[in-house]
Amino acid sequence: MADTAQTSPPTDRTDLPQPQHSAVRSLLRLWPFARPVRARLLIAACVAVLASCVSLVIPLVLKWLVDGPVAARDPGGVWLGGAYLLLLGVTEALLFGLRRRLVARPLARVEAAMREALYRHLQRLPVSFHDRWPSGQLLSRGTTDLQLVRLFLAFPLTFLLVNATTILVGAVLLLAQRWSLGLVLLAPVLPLMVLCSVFEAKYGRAARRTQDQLGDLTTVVEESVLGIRIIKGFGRHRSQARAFRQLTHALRTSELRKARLLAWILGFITTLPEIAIGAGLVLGTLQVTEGVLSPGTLVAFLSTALALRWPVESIGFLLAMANEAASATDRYFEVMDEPAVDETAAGTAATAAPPPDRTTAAGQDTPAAPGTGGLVFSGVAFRYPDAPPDTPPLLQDITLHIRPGETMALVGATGSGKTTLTALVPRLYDPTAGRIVLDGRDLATLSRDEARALVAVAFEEPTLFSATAAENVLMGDEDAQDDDLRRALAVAQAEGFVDALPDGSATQVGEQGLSLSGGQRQRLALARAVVGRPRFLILDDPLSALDVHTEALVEAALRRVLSTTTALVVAHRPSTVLLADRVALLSGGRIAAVGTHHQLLRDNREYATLMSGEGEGAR
Ligand SMILES: Nc1ncnc2c1ncn2[C@@H]1O[C@H](COP(=O)(O)OP(=O)(O)OP(=O)(O)O)[C@@H](O)[C@H]1O
Repeated sequence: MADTAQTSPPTDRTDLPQPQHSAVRSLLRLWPFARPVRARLLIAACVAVLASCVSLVIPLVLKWLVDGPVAARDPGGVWLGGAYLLLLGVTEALLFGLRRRLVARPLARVEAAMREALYRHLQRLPVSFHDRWPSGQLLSRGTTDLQLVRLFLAFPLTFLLVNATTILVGAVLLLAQRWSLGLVLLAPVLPLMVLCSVFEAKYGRAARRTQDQLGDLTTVVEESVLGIRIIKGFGRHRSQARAFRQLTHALRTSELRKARLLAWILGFITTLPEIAIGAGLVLGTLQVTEGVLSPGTLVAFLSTALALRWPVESIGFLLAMANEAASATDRYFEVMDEPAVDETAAGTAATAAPPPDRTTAAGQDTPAAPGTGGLVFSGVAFRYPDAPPDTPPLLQDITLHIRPGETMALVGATGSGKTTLTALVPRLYDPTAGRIVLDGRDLATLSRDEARALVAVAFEEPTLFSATAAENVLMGDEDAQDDDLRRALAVAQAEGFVDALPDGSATQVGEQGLSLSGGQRQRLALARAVVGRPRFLILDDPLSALDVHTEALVEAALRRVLSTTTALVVAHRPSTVLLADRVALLSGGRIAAVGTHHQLLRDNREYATLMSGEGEGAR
C-alpha cells in the first residue's frame, strides 16, 4: 500500500528516552512559514537591537553628567543631562512598542497558515494514519503547539538575537571603559555558556515529554466528553476521573521538572553576574579611591553592567521558550511529514488479477467474466499495515460478484473482517492483493475521488457533524440541490421528523447529532449516503442498536434505498439479511458460502448458528 504511514504516535514514546535533537535544526523547519513575513521580522529585530543599543547610551550620558555638570556644580548642565536621559528612555520605549506592532499581525498570520496546513494535511492522510493516532495528540499539535511556535517567533527569536547583540556591544563598552574591570564582569560568561547548553538539552527533553502528555490528556478529555453517556450510564465517572488524575499527576511531575530545571539555570544566571558586579564595584571603588578611575567612569561602568542584567537574566526564559517551540515544531512536523494520499491520483493494482479460469476455493462465488457490471471482488487479500508480521492476512482470496441492482448481505462472526472488506470499496484502504471492479472498471485505476463518486457509505456509527440537518445530508454530494435533499430525506424516511424540527432541515443537529435519537441519526446518515444517487452503496450494519419500533422505520427506509442501487450490506441479524437478495458468509478471512438466506440457513451450519444468535462470535 502506497499510503501507509509508519511513525508511531508519540503516546507510545512518552516514557522512553527522547532522541537528542538539535533545537536549531528543528526551528529552522519553520522557515517556509516565516518566509512570507521575513521582512517584517527583520525590521522588527533591527528596531529591537536599536532600542537595546539606545539603552546602552544611557550609562555614557550618566558618565558625562557625573564627571561634567555634577562635578562642576552646573545646574543648567544637570537639567540638560536629565533631558537627554528622558529622551533616550522615551525613544527606547517607543522603539520596543513599534517592534511589537510590527510582529503581532504577521505572526498571527503565520500561526493561522500553519494551522490551516495541518488541517488540510490531516484531511489528506490515509485512514491507517488516523487508526493509529489519538485525536487528542492531533488536537494539541494544532492548538497548544502552534501557540508555542508563535510565541517563539514573537519573543525568543528576536530577543535571543537582540540580547546577544546587546551583551556583545555592552562587553565592548565595558572593556573600553576599563578593561581590568570589564574582565572581572565578563568572567562568568564561559561557565554560563556551558551551563546553558546542559540546561538546553535537559529542558528540551522535559518540554517534549510535557507536550506529549498534554496531548494524551486532551485525548482523555475529548473521549470523556464524547462518551459522557456511556460513562454516566455505566457509572464509570470514578474510574474515568482516576485515569484523568493519573495523567494530570504525570503532567504535573513533568511540569515540576521543567520548573526545577528553569529554577537552577535562573539561579546561576542571576547569581554569577551579581557576584561579578559586586566584585567589580569593590574593585572600581578602590580604583576611584586611589585616583586611577574617575567617579563618572565607575558610574557609567556599573550602569552598563546593570543595563546588561536583563539581557543576561532573560536568556534562561528565552532558551526555555525556544526549546518548547523546538519540541512543538518537531511534533507539528511529525504529522506534516506523514505521507498523504493523493485523492485525485489513480492507484496501482497490488498484484495482477488472478487468471479467470483458476480454481476457486469451496464456497467461493464464481469469478465474474471480464467486463461484467456490478461489484466484483477477485482474489482480494488484505492485511492491516500494523498487523503482527507473523499473522495471516485478515482477508484472503475473496471472490464475490454482486450483480447490478442486487443487494448482497455480508455475514460473519464478529472480528471476521466484514467492516474491513467494505472499507476496501471506497478505497479507505487498498487491497494487498487481487482486485475490485466496479461496473467493469478496475478500482485500482480510479482515483479515490472517482471511486467515492461511485460509492456511498453509511457506517455502523452514524456520525453527524455540528451543522444543520440539511448540511449533514448534503455532505454526501456537494452539487446536490434542494430537490435532491427532499428526495434523499424521503427515501430515508427522514422527511417527517426533519420537517418537525424547530427550523426544519435548517435546524442545527448539534455536536455529533447528539440531540437526535439513534434511529433519526441513522436515517440522516442514510439520506447522506443516497443523496448523490450512488451507483454502489455500502452499509455497515445499518440496523445496529435500534429498538424494535425504530428498526421498523429504518428498515422501511432501507428497502427503498436498496431498490435504487447495487449494495453490499454488513448484517448481523435476520431482519437486515432479509433486505438482501443474497448473502455471503465471511469466515476465516474467506467467503465460505454464498446463497439466499433460506438456502444458507438450511445448508450451512455456521450461518445457521450465527443467525440464531448462539454462535460464539455472534452478536
Ligand atoms: N486499523 C486496524 N489496524 C489493525 N487491525 C485492525 C484495524 N481495524 C480492525 N482491525 C482488526 O481486524 C479484525 C476485523 O475487524 P473488522 O472491524 O473488519 O471486523 P468485523 O467483522 O466488521 O467485526 P464486527 O462484526 O464486530 O463489526 C479485528 O480483529 C480487528 O481487531
